[in-house]
Amino acid sequence: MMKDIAELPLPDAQRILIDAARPMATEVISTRSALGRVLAEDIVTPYAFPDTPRSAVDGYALNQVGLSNYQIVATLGAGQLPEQPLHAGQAAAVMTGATVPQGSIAVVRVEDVAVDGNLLTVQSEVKKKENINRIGEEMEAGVCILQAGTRLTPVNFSVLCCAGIAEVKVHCLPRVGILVTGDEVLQLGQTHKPGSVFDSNRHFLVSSLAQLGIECQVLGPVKDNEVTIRESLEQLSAQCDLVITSGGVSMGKYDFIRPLLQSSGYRMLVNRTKIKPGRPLMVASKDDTLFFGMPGYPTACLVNFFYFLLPAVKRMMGLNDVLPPTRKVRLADDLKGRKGRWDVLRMQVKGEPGDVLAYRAASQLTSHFMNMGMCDGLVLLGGECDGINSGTEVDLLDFALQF
Ligand SMILES: Nc1nc2c(c(=O)[nH]1)N[C@H]1C(S)=C(S)[C@@H](COP(=O)(O)OP(=O)(O)OC[C@H]3O[C@@H](n4cnc5c(N)ncnc54)[C@H](O)[C@@H]3O)O[C@H]1N2
Ligand code: MOO
Repeated sequence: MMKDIAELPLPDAQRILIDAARPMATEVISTRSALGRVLAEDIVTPYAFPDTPRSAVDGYALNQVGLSNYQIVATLGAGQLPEQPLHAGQAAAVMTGATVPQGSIAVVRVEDVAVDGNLLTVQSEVKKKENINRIGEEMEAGVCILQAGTRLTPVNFSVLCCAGIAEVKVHCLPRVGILVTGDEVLQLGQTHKPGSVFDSNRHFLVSSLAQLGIECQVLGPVKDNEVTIRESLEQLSAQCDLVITSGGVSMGKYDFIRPLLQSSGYRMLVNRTKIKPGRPLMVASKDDTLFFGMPGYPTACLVNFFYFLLPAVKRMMGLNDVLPPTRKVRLADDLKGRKGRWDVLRMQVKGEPGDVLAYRAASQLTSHFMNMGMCDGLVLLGGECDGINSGTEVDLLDFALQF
């Protein structure tokens, strides 16, 4: 039987979890399938950009400036390599992105010339180096363009593609198992029964993790039966890097998760936190599997997800920045909390960029969840804080910034 650990302050619990959630092993995969994955290596430019001197416009590369007439000796499209250098008085028609011939000193735009057969007349002043992108102008070879620990978004993914990098070393995605518990928990589509609840935690967790590219194996809802829960946990632990349960972590007669883990050789990392909602969260580890016991109340599950589970998952994925991102908002209402506790309040945000006001949702009860649908994020009142006055600027954990 394991020793009970006291309720932890939020920052302590976060630190323990981030330490315990080790980054997954790495694999080399095709860049084509790497969108959303986290780089396990720095990416450097394989050659200089550009690797040949290129024209920035559709125009004429000139061997010297200051003449009014030139002889056109070649026409070059992008991708074509010039066969001959330009000599005095010569010009080459070049398209945007084309490699300019050796000896080119500037490119004049088609709009600024007149052409008669092979005779080019320049009608504007041309400056040396104008409209030529020199070799290595953007970047030399071997320069870091993306750092290890970066998640590949469409923007930086396309940078990788631009550099022609066809394979990348990334962290493997964690295999995640979810066990939903509760006699009263119905699956979506079943007929409502008085006294029952529909399973929302499963869908919240599965859809949230899907935003990170993670597919979950889900068991349940299973009955609050010790044998069934033990067998389901064993099955998931054998196959997963991360096991998440929903429900059954408080003090009731049917709350089997905590005693079950305590008697099954799990190492307790967090056994309750000083957070409201979400206090009964328990986190444990066994071999290489991390275990999160989430409270059944959807609000408590959501809060624990954003402050604890998501940072741990991000760390397993290999991300550098794992704590919840926030943005500044101004409070429209007074907020109250209790000293010694980390109170999490759900907020609705309105207003223009630059003057965003955050309104406290009327109900903050853990047992209420429906108003979350109209909320935009969470505000945290730290351990020593028992309230914040309206008008104060605070950090909002904006749901939209988390994935
Ligand atoms: N005597 C005590 N009672 C409670 C304590 C305590 O310390 N002493 N802690 C309270 C706190 S805080 C919380 S939070 C809840 C957590 O309870 P459990 O994790 O054991 O969750 P359940 O009892 O299984 O369910 C609570 C509530 O949520 C509904 N539920 C469960 N699963 C789902 C689901 N998948 N989707 C939607 N809703 C779900 C369930 O029907 C219950 O209504 O305990 C307090 N009690
Ligand atoms: O900590 Mo529980 O989630 O308050 O109700």
